[in-house]
Amino acid sequence: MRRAVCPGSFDPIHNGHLEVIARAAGLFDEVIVAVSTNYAKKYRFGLEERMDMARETLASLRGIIVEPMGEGLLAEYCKHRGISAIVKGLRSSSDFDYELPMATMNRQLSGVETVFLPAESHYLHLSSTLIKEVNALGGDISDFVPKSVLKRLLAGEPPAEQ
Ligand SMILES: O=C(O)c1ccc2[nH]nc(Br)c2c1
Repeated sequence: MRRAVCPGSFDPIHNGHLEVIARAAGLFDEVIVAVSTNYAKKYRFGLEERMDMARETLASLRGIIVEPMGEGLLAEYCKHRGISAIVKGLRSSSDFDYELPMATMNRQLSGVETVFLPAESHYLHLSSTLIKEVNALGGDISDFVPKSVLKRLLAGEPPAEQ
């Protein structure tokens, strides 16, 4: 059984994430979408809601598990969950520059490999942060998130408590 992890805060999950996760699901028997929480960060959506959005939008794919990653090291999480590969989307060379040292560290810490997937060309500009900013200023983000995520963003709930 080849198990991979797609880690992220997914605050919220968007079409760029979904495209990378779908491709990872085609490469591995099981893909864990590990939703992270950093208690020093403020999130638009709480952990449960971020996991709900991931489950809803990935429901049509086989072999996907959505779960919390917790606060520890990703390398430790991978060891504990029997994960052999971390899958990351890359949007730019700066993504690569940021991810490369962590990929090397994770391999040295626990032997887990990192697989980089170039993001789909029409999603190279997407980030959860930019989507939230555009939405907050009244911009149309319907091309960048699934309908269920759009509904939650438009509902305008207050920022999640930590
Ligand atoms: O939404 C983000 O913050 C984010 C970060 C890093 C990313 N790599 N590939 C993709 Br798609 C992607 C999205």
